[in-house]
Amino acid sequence: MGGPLTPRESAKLIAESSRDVFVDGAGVRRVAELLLPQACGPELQVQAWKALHELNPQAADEAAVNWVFLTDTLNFSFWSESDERRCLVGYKGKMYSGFWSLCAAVNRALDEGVPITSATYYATVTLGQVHHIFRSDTDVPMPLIEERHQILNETGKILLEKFGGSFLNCVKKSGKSAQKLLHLVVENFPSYRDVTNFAGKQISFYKRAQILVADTWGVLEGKGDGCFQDISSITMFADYRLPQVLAHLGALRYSDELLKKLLKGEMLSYGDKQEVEIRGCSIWCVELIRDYLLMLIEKKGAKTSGEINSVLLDYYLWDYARDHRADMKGIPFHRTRCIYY
Ligand SMILES: Nc1nc2c(c(CN[C@H]3C=C[C@H](O)[C@@H]3O)cn2[C@@H]2O[C@H](COP(=O)(O)O)[C@@H](O)[C@H]2O)c(=O)[nH]1
Repeated sequence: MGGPLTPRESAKLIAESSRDVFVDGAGVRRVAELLLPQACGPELQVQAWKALHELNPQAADEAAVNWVFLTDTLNFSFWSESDERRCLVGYKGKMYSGFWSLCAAVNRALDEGVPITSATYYATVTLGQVHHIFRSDTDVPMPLIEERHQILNETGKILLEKFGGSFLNCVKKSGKSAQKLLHLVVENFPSYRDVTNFAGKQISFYKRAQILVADTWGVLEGKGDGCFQDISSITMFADYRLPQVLAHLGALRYSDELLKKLLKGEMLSYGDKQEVEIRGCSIWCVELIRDYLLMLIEKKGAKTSGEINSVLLDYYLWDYARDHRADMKGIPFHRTRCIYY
C-alpha cells in the first residue's frame, strides 16, 4: 500500500473539490505582479535566509545545521488567544514574538551555556529545564510546553540512535536530494508526520519536514551537502500565517460561513475538512503564483540570480505577513492547536 499523496498532489486534490476555501485567479496574478520586481532582488534568493534574519545562524557548519534541526522540531503553534497577551522573549535588547520567540529563547540558552541544540542534552532534558529555557518575558507562556518537552526527548533519542546525534549525518544520507531528506525525516521522526485524510484519500502537508529541508538549504547556502538538485519540488509550508496573508492579498477567499467562524476565533481541529481546505488551497495558491511569476519573468526576460521556487516565495510572503501585521488586522488566521505547524 503506497504512502500518502505528496503535498503538491494533496493540494491539487483539495483545491479541486474545496467547498469553503477558493483560490482566486485574479488575486494569484496580482500577487505574482507584486513579486515580479523582487524576483531579481536580494530577497528572493537563498542568501536572504541569513541576510534578513539576525537570529538565524550565520555559519554553515554542523552546529548551524543542528540549530536548524532543533528549531524546526519545535516550529509550531505560537499563536495566542489575543495579540495583546502573548509570549515574548527578550534577546540582546529586542523583544521577539511567535516563531522568533523560539529562536530568541534558543540563542539565549546557548549564551547561558545550555547546550540546547545538542541531542545528548535534549534527549534527556527535564520538563522543568524546558520551562526555564523557553520562559516568556511576559506572564503568557509559550504554548504546548509539555508537548515540546516530549518531542525533544523523543527526537533527541532517535537522532542519537540512528544518526550519531547529528542532523548533518541525516542530510549527508540524502545525497543532495530534498525529497530523500524529506522522507528520511518523516520516516524516522514521528512528530514530523503531518498527514491526514481528505475525500477518502491519505494526504500529506509535511509542513515542518518541508521547512526543515528548506532551512537546511538556507543555512548551507544551497552549497555542499545543502545543494539540493530538487529543492524546487518542495512546496510552500502550510502554516497559519500564509493563508492569512494570501487572503489579505486577495489570492485566497473563504466562504461566508467559514469567514464568520474565523472572525469569531473559533478553533478548528487538526484534520477538520475546513482546516484541510485552508492548508491545501494555500499550497495550491502558491504553486499557481509561482507558475505565473515564472511566466512573467520569461516574458519580460528578467534576470534572476537563481531559480525562483515555492520555498523562496513562501519565505518572502511569510516575512511580508510579519511586516504587515497591522494591515492584516481584519483578516483572521485559523486557530488550530497542534504540533504540526
Ligand atoms: N509558511 C511558513 N511558515 C513559517 C515560517 C516560519 C519561520 N521561517 C523563517 C525562518 C527562516 C526563514 O528565514 C524564514 O523566514 C515559521 N512559520 C510558521 O509560522 C507560524 C508562526 O508565525 P508567527 O506566529 O507570526 O511567528 C507557525 O505556524 C510557524 O511554524 C516560514 O518561513 N514559512
